[in-house]
Amino acid sequence: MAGSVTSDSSAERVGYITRIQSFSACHRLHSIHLSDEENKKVYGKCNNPHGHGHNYKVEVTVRGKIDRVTGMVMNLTDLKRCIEDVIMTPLDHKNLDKDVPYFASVVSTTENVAVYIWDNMAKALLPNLLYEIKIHETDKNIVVYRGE
Ligand SMILES: Nc1nc2c(c(=O)[nH]1)N=C([C@H](O)[C@H](O)COP(=O)(O)OP(=O)(O)OP(=O)(O)O)CN2
Ligand SMILES: [Zn+2]
Repeated sequence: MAGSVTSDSSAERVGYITRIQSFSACHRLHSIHLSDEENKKVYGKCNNPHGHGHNYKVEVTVRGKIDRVTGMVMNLTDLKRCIEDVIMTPLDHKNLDKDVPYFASVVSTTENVAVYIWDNMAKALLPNLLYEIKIHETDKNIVVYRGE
């Protein structure tokens, strides 16, 4: 019929769902692989010994089949719980470099914060569900990591 919309009811549909979480933390950009002088040169004001803080905003996106029965890729309530465990408990109101053992030897750039969150979120979710971690470090600085 002209103008009608047909759909293959047997086709699998894939959806992307995102939950946004904010957290606050302080850090200092300082690489143990560089001298103090090199650190100052590379990181500038962000190498200030007393650190500085950010209100980070993290977007966690999962990708998967939209289950025919539940209508969900995954239950957002479960995603919320994973985010609490992986992001809020270890990172919120923390000094990333001093409170999070991972960053004792890994410089706490937003790229590396994204990798940290990806690795731990991937362990907390079902296999192959995690699609993307996007972090807004400031309104102007945004990092995307997709596990590559
Ligand atoms: N590749 C990266 N470069 C930089 C990172 C990073 O994580 N990855 N981080 C910083 C600093 O930690 C800091 O976040 C930069 O802050 P700032 O320059 O103040 O941020 P804005 O650009 O948004 O501020 P404006 O001064 O208003 O432009 C540096 N580099
Ligand atoms: Zn910073």
